[in-house]
Amino acid sequence: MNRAENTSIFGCRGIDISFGGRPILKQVGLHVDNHEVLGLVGPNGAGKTSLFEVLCGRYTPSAGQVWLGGDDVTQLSVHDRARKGLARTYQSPVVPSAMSVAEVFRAARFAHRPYLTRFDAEWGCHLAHFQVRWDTPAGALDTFDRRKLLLACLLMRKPAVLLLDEPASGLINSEIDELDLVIRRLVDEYAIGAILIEHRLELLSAIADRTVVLDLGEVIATGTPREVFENPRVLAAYFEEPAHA
Ligand SMILES: Nc1ncnc2c1ncn2[C@@H]1O[C@H](COP(=O)(O)OP(=O)(O)OP(=O)(O)O)[C@@H](O)[C@H]1O
Repeated sequence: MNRAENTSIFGCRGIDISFGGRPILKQVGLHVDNHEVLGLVGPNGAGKTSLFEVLCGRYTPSAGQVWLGGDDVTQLSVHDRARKGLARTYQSPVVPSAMSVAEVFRAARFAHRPYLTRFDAEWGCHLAHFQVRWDTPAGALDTFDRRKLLLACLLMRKPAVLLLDEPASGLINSEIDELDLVIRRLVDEYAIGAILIEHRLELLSAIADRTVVLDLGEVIATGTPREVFENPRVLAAYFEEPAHA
């Protein structure tokens, strides 16, 4: 473990994964600290979501390690990683449409051991800025409130690390600004580490402390958003046609 890995709360190193013999991630490593937002960017098909699947335990890498809070969690299931403080959101905010908000919170509370209280759910709402009446059908919520509801369900578990897969997708600018505030506050005040996938470089400068750029399954740059956006390799990955096109 190098020094940065040693002090970080969560990360991975040397991750390889292939599908149908095709390498999708090649020796990928990253880490995030408490109080830090790490942006994970890259063009379509770069491997960002596949990396999240490895980090949360849904995909098993053929090589490499994932650690959380100093422990090697590479062999742990999704549930065991969640129990140790890893929380993940998905690109599409899918909610159980037939349930009311109150029923969603109830299900989320009783899915946790020990059971969470109504106070925990209210705390999650507070942190996620979710201000909708609890008798509202979840299916009637707009995209932003769906995202906030799902985030509130995660936050009531008091996670140590958040993996957010394109949280700004489908939101208008004012909603993205509010979401950035929510994430920033969680990271600054509650010592959470967050890794956030976003393929729009410009959105990351507002929120990310540090950025990792993936292209064709490899890390091609790391640094502040400004540093990576000026990196010729990153510009080429985003704006140049592939040589075989
Ligand atoms: N389960 C799978 N089986 C086969 N190929 C897969 C699977 N999941 C992902 N891939 C392939 O892996 C590559 C990386 O996909 P991935 O979704 O991780 O990229 P991404 O950076 O998240 O892309 P996007 O920004 O478009 O969501 C793509 O070529 C994709 O087709």
